Amino acid sequence: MEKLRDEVEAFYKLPVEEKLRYKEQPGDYEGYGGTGRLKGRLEWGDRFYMNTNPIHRRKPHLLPQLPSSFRESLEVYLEEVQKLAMKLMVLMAKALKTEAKKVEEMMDDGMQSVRITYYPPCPRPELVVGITPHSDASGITILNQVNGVDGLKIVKDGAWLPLTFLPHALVVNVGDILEVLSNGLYKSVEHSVAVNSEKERIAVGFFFNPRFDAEVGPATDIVGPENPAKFKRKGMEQYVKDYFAMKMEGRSNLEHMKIDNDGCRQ
Ligand SMILES: O=C(O)CCC(=O)C(=O)O
Ligand SMILES: [Fe+2]
Repeated sequence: MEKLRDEVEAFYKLPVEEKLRYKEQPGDYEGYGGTGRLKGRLEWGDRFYMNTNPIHRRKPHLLPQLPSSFRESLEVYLEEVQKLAMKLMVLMAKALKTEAKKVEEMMDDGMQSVRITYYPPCPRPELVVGITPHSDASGITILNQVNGVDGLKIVKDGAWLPLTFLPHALVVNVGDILEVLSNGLYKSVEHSVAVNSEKERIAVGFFFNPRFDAEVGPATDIVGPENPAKFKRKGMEQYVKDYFAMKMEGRSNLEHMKIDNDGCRQ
């Protein structure tokens, strides 16, 4: 984890021309991107988002072209964190009393991605956000606050709650897909990041998702007359496409999966 921190720090210190080799291309959502603007508040951070699995979906100009020591430490990290994510998903499936094997199959060699974000210090932090409030579209997300600077905040009981990470701890967020899978039992968490006026912050988020040929929907063995499905079913490929066509905003991205309250299924 220390190696990854050093590599990420070194990457963000590279001259901008170097980083622009990985620039987000128009119409693509992967690559190195700057700040966006939403509802008038500037997002204060440099981000690098890319798909890391399945391997054949890696964009040739992104991960394979990273400086080799960065790429190597990232690959080692990804290898470990995906094992951890699978263990956690299986435990969650058991807790949900759904067939753990099915969940394991659904997540095996699934879509995995990372977002590496560098939040520089901001002299007027109250005027900006680190990242627009959102929930992750993922099954689960494993967040690593690599340089130990806090900033993550979540919505709990309707109010924003700043989090303090224990040193070297990873934070696991429930994403929208786990909410859907659990038919609403686990809620995906709305979160955002506050930036610091003095310290830079670096975070690596790992998003663990089903396979592209899997179906996203409530686990079939937990829904029934007693527990009617609250969400639609959609192929993972379509789910991802629909997600990236939307703007990031709170938990609204989950709306497209909801079944209307009148009980009509689409
Ligand atoms: O910087 C963080 O801790 C969170 C970033 C985040 O929410 C994301 O990349 O989806
Ligand atoms: Fe997030």
